[in-house]
Amino acid sequence: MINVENVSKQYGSIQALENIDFQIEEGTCFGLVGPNGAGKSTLMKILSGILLDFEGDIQVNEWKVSKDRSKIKQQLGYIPQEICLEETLTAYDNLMLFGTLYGLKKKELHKRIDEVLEQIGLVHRAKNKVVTFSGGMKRRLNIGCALLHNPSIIIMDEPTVGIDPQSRNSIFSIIHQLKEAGSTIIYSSHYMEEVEQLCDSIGLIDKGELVEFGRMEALLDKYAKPSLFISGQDVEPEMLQNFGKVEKKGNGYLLNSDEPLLTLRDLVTYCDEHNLEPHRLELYHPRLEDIFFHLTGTQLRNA
Ligand SMILES: Nc1ncnc2c1ncn2[C@@H]1O[C@H](COP(=O)(O)OP(=O)(O)OP(=O)(O)O)[C@@H](O)[C@H]1O
Repeated sequence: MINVENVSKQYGSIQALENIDFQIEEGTCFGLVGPNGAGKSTLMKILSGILLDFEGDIQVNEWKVSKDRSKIKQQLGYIPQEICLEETLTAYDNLMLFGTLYGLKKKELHKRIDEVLEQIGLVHRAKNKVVTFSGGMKRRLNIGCALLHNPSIIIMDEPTVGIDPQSRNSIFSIIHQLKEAGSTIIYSSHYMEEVEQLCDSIGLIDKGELVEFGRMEALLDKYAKPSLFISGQDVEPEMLQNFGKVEKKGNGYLLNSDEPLLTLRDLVTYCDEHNLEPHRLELYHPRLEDIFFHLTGTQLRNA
């Protein structure tokens, strides 16, 4: 169990984090979601023991970050947002370098490097210099470097930023493997779809404050009431107002009603009677993105 207790962080006059409290259960994947500048990296650096100057405390199992940092560090693998590799060395030699820093002995180190290369799908490029790698391959190697000492908690700060879909899928499969092996994963992103797909629980962060946190299904149950989506050339908001609260969404309108199925039936009748032919008329199940907007008024994609 990881317990984040009342964590705040200020950079000069900037309040990067304010009174953050949440818990992460062992063996689960926790997603920290928020727009650029929300405070994700700052929180990830505090969790990983890199940033020490903060208020509050973090407890990992029986240890507190404030007192037992070295014990906690042995359990942690931190994958920073910035790629941190020596480009003039081969993938193998980069792994050697990081493994040595983690204090792995020669025999164990070679064994772990072989296992990690397999895990990140880079066995065939082990002897190539990193400078010849694509962005996605560098990201995978960056992840591999943090896994050598077999950490039970893995912290990933936006590991899929700026990479191609194939490398993204490959990173997802690494995360699935880690989950299956029982690791606890803390994953930050501003891509809601990724977090919905990967994480068991989430924290939504905006302007340094945790606006909501909990298990994914519980949050979707709490906020994600279905509504109706309707679009079409001759669909005007005025004609929808009698059916519920109307909201513009993309090229159509969302219609919030307490009884979406009944409203759907009434709308079909209305369209028939008025010779309207909507392009789309369907039930709409809100996503995490909509919940974030509902709670903060901020659209993540545009943030
Ligand atoms: N070293 C620093 N010195 C001063 N201000 C900082 C520093 N690092 C971060 N900040 C500020 O703290 C706030 C939170 O930044 P942080 O990098 O934690 O956000 P983030 O959610 O990770 O953003 P991004 O998704 O862009 O990486 C921002 O206002 C940022 O400008």
